[in-house]
Amino acid sequence: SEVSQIFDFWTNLFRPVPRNPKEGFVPDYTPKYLEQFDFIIIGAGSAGCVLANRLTEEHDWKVLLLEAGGNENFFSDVPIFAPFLSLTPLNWGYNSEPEQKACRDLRGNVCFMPRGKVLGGSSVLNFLIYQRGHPEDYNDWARMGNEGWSYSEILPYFKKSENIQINELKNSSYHGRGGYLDIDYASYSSPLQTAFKDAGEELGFEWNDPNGENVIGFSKPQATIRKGRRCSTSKAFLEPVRFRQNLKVSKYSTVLKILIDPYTKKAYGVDFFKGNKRRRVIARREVILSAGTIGSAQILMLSGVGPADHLSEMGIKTLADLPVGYNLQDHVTFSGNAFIVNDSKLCVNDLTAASPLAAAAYLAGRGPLTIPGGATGLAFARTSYAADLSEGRPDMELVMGAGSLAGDLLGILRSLLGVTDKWYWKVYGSLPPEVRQRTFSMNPVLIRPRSVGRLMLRSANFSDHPRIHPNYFHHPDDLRALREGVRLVEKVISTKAFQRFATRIHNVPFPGCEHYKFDSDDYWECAIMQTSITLDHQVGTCKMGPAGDRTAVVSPRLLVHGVQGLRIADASIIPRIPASHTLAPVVMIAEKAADLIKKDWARYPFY
Ligand SMILES: Cc1cc2nc3c(=O)[nH]c(=O)nc-3n(C[C@H](O)[C@H](O)[C@H](O)COP(=O)(O)OP(=O)(O)OC[C@H]3O[C@@H](n4cnc5c(N)ncnc54)[C@H](O)[C@@H]3O)c2cc1C
Repeated sequence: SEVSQIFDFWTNLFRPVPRNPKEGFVPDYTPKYLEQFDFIIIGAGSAGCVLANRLTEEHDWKVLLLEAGGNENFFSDVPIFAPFLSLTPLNWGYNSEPEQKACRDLRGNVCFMPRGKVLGGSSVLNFLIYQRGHPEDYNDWARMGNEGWSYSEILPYFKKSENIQINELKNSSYHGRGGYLDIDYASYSSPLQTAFKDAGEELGFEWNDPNGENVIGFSKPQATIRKGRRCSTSKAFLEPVRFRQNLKVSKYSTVLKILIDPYTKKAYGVDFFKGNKRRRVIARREVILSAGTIGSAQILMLSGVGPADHLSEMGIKTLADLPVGYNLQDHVTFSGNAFIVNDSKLCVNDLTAASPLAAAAYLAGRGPLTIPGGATGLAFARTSYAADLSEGRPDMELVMGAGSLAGDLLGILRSLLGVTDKWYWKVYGSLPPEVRQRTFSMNPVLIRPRSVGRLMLRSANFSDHPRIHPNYFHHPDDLRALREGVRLVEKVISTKAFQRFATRIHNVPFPGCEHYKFDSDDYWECAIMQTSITLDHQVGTCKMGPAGDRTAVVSPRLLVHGVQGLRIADASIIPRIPASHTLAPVVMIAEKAADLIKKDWARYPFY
């Protein structure tokens, strides 16, 4: 713990003096052996920070929040640096098992799966995009038997968490004011944004608020940004309440297992590791698992809750036989292409981002460094594979990046994506560095995937990362739909709006796909399988479903089936991935979870 205190000191020093009095350094607390709490929350990530705030609104509830990581820092605050963070110890560093149809040309033939190991969790590593999905995504959840989760029932929770800063949306009935989470546009608008808007209109799409009435359309990304800096859930929900007497936060605390009584099947405590010591704490009311899609499934299985056959294979005694780890879903994107324009001022690549001018503008909350993860435009559309979805529901997203992989002179994007240097030089090496600086990207994202994966333990030892099989493109329609996404990008690029800048695709074929004719359907399918990467939206390993649903792990009240005193609230409970980025849904889930917990315990004030 001495080391962690020194680390705390340094990270605090490098953070600018908070301009908002609600922000500030979260003190670390080390619980005593067998210390009792009403609630123990595992994981101070996107969901965990929301829960810690909402549960400690009840003054007589004593809450412990356990987090394996430490603090955010100066760099994690800078929106455009998001890709760089996955290369730091703020990332758990998970990899998939080698995939058959994806990530073929990446390092070791595996897909990187970054996850936040820090207060705020993946909301600190993510690309800041705030997107909720289509109302029917949630009505689907309700139709699967999840009472209370239809769109009209969850919209109030999206709004409750939100503090919308975008003027034209402040009076929208879809947005909330006065919540903890600031949502804003980056104050910087890339000149390409106008072309993107015009291109959308040329193709018959409206420029809209995709979190409002219609999802389909073109838009500027809404983002978790506060005055040009990242607004993680830690900054939004945890820091303002860090001095509440009934909240204790234990950092650098890695949970090993949840203690469950084998006879009563009641969760009563947690074992964790901190400062080289194994420690134990006791929960009087509930243990709440918010360790994310990978962490929650792993901890649950290590605690004896999971598929009996798999647990016995790992030498773990089964306390509840549940399908933990199945139903893994994710969004995959094709990010290898680069588009060349005739003016470098249109794009933001390494050299622009690293300039002193950009740094100076950032300190005033402005400039290109405030672009969320480099994304400057979003579009939601339908491919011919969306025929089974009702009108207005998209199955394809386009994310326009202010820069591209070609412009990655420093190698940061390459490292994030896992693209090898050999691949990079073969594809982009023929372009002079000056041309590489005037490139941008437009990546199609498969937002209604049909393929489903599975997460399994590697061993009964917590420090062994789980085996993750995302199974991207296992369903053949997924590959075809993403190929249509590439065609949609081509249409956007061919509009007058983009042709004003003589926009053209860089047409050196990807290694391994040279034998196909460039731009043929076969070529794109090959290229997609070579360099497709995850958008890091993994969900679903502890699926929510009613009693009697044999594929479900938690009930619609988020209680683990067959176990008492154990709830899960994070991305892992999502039964079907929404057609959107996943942070906003996770914050909504945590807001609703806190209300469910308050309602359930209102009947037992003295437990
Ligand atoms: C690189 C990246 C880019 C992304 N971009 C976007 C985006 O632009 N927009 C968007 O909406 N979504 C994005 N996402 C996805 C989104 O951020 C996640 O879906 C969401 O944050 C998940 O929230 P969670 O609470 O389920 O898990 P997390 O936020 O990951 O929280 C889990 C927490 O539990 C802790 N934990 C895990 N295991 C243990 C243990 N054993 N002991 C103690 N603590 C533990 C972790 O350290 C972490 O803090 C991105 C994600 C990544 C990684």
